Amino acid sequence: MNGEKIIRIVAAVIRDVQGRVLMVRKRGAEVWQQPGGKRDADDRNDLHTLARELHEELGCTMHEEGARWIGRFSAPAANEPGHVVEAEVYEVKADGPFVAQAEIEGVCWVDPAALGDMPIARLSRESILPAVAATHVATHPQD
Ligand SMILES: Nc1nc2c([nH]c(=O)n2[C@H]2C[C@H](O)[C@@H](COP(=O)(O)OP(=O)(O)OP(=O)(O)O)O2)c(=O)[nH]1
Repeated sequence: MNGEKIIRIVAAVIRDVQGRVLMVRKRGAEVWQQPGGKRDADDRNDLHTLARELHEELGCTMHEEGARWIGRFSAPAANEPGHVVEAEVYEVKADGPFVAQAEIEGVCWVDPAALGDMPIARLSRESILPAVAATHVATHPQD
């Protein structure tokens, strides 16, 4: 082992009808990343963590039904040098509006297949968004 500390989080992929993915930027951070965060001792499971974090960060209501586990990914942590982030990632549906609050300063939607040179955390740029870009987008709005 190389002595790096692991930060375990649960992260969300929320897509709009065009397949764009919601990203957030924390106060003081330069890069965009997925909404989500660390588990609390009181959380029942990953989806409970995610629903709590999404409500805190964006004021939205997540639906546990229909959540789809995308995978477990890791990368150097965006905001904590010397740490590795390990994320359980779920695609979920949530009712907006999505409004930046708490420690979140910005919200945007990105096309996972056309990121350009936007500053995006490595976990998202190298793992999560490529995995999402490879998946089919639902064509029925109510899917
Ligand atoms: N939430 C989230 N964190 C990420 C992503 N990519 C990435 O490198 N990280 C890093 C940023 C932080 O260094 C760490 C997660 O900490 P966090 O600050 O989001 O978690 P949290 O809200 O529960 O933390 P805290 O404020 O209670 O300390 O993982 C990502 O896509 N989503």
